[in-house]
Amino acid sequence: MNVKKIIIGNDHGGYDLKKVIVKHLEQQGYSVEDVGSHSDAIVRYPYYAASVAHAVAQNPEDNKGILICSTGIGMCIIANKFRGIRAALCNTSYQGKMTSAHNNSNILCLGGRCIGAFEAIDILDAWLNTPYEGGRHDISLGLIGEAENTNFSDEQWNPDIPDIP
Ligand SMILES: O=C(CO)[C@H](O)[C@H](O)COP(=O)(O)O
Repeated sequence: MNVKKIIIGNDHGGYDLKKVIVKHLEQQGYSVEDVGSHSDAIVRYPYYAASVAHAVAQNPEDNKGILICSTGIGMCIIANKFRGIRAALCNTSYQGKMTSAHNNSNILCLGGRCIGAFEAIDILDAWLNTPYEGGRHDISLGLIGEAENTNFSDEQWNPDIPDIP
């Protein structure tokens, strides 16, 4: 287990699945930080995605992230706007395995209204238990880094999550 902490965030569409995922991670011995949301009340997913992405980007050696909304798509869009983040939306355990092996993804995005709890756990376990292969994939990750350097400013958006959406 190389990852020291898993930071997890969700909106109302991901709240139920988040509870299942947190329980599973804790049973596996992972240290989990839950940035919310903490109920199924309607919230705006970009705040939670930004909070997790910022924390993972600050310490990518030790931290990984999980983001869950209804589809996983909006969370993934926001997370990938942070320098150093490689967020992957996965709907199959094959994708979970391959995005670790080839993309060295550091945030897993899941759709709480797209997949069931058992599928989600299979995807999560495949993602966490598959090592990055390196080799030829380092070339692609280098190119992703070049795209970030070309297109991103050094200012990173890290909004505080408001009490009211
Ligand atoms: O999946 C999502 C973003 O990609 C959100 O969970 C979804 O947009 C929320 O929609 P609603 O407010 O209708 O529940």
